[in-house]
Amino acid sequence: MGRSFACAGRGLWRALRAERNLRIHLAATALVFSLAPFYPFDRGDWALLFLACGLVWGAELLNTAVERLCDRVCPDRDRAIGWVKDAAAGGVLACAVFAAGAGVCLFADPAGLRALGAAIATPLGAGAALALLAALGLFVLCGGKRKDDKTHF
Ligand SMILES: Nc1ncnc2c1ncn2[C@@H]1O[C@H](COP(=O)(O)OP(=O)(O)OP(=O)(O)O)[C@@H](O)[C@H]1O
Repeated sequence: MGRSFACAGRGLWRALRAERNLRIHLAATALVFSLAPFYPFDRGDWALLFLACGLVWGAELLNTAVERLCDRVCPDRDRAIGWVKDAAAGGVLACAVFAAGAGVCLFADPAGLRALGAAIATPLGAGAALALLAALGLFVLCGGKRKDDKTHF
């Protein structure tokens, strides 16, 4: 059991280091959960947030695995491989679009928008928002493995 978790954690870590798209999803998740406390969400809303983020994460990780497997078994251009990769990428897109739809429904709440606006209007709030955005941007752009890192394929 512990070993399975260790393998899964290692896979997650390697994928995060290798795939910028996954780091974008992590940054978006961090942003969503930083904004959420300003909204009057009930338990169902929180559950929806967790589900939507988990759905996109799961789809992106499976897409990454499919891409790596395809590249391993067939390094050359191949019609069938292209089809498989396109379908996997389409799966991520579908999950992301529907998760974004859920996000718009949740975050368009006027009371939450007012609370968020009031927080950002203070110097401390504006500074914290800018610092968060800068940290997430840095993580997405610079959090990947170096080109010469050969610890995984
Ligand atoms: N071996 C191949 N044979 C045919 N088409 C391919 C092949 N490799 C990639 N493609 C085409 O290029 C697209 C992008 O594939 P690639 O493996 O570069 O993914 P990617 O751009 O790294 O995707 P992501 O941004 O999700 O990581 C595929 O969806 C597919 O249409």
